[in-house]
Amino acid sequence: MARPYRSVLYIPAANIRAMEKAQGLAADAIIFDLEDAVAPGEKAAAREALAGALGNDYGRRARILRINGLTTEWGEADARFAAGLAGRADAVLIPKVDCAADLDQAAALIPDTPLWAMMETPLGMLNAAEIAAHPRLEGMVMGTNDLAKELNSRFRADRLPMQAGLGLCLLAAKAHGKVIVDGVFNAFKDEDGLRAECEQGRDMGFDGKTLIHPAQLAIANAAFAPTEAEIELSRRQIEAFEQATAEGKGVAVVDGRIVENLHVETARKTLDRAAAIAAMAG
Ligand SMILES: CC(C)(COP(=O)(O)OP(=O)(O)OC[C@H]1O[C@@H](n2cnc3c(N)ncnc32)[C@H](O)[C@@H]1OP(=O)(O)O)[C@@H](O)C(=O)NCCC(=O)NCCSC(=O)C[C@H](O)C(=O)O
Ligand SMILES: [Mg+2]
Repeated sequence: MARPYRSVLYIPAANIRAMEKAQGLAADAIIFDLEDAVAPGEKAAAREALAGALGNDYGRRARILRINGLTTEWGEADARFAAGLAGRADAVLIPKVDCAADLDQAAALIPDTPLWAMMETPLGMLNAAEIAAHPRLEGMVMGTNDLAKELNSRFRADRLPMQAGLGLCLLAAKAHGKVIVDGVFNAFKDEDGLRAECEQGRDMGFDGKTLIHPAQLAIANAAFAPTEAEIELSRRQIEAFEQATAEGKGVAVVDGRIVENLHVETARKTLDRAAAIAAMAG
């Protein structure tokens, strides 16, 4: 992972104040939203506000632009806008992607910018593998609100009704080496609820979480970063394995557990992730 995606903050593109504020927020990435966070009558004004805001300095934060779906009345104008940004966005996020052909269509209209896909429809879940395999795709974002609406599922703290969809998308993203971030936690004043959902997402293997409010940033940043204990253990595992290898052994033992080359790969990834996070701060 070249950069971390622990915290991916949605900002309505019509909200000039929030887009300015984001230059100083501890988000790893920003999604400038032209879709659900912008009222139908505000779409053109939001595009204009966003054109101005993309002149701001967002530092190392990834700038992701979410356009409206290409089947909507705003989609094509959004895509033309995205295609004209000349490097001022790092990726364009396509909502409600059902299949790889949806990405072909977006790729033809937006030739030079990496694409990300919102994974939030039942067909998208079933076609996650072909979506993740798309050559222009760099990342996937779970859209758990839309998915819950389509499934007619109920909110549960353990997200049991979401597990099949989350799992399919995770498998697809990991199989094709793509970034994948978890869906939003709507109750933005409920810190304990957010922390629990972040921990669940981290345990499952998500790279980070999409967020809707700055108050959620610190919790996501902490949950998706390697802990000090994980970093320290990774260093000791690498050292012990190198020592074992030098002695002609294929296995080391650290804290009573075996360490093989696959564990060393995980340890190195942990250290790489910690370094990428440190680079964000520096
Ligand atoms: C939820 C909100 C409407 C709350 O806004 P507000 O009442 O203004 O909050 P506060 O007064 O607490 O704000 C405090 C300051 O923080 C700034 N702020 C607020 N939100 C953001 C933000 N997202 N990014 C940056 N800055 C933000 C305010 O401007 C205040 O600043 P200051 O003036 O200096 O005090 C609001 O948070 C909001 O609109 N959130 C984003 C909602 C959104 O983007 N929704 C769409 C994405 S979710 C989705 O679609 C998921 C997916 O598709 C699915 O299907 O699941
Ligand atoms: Mg959605």
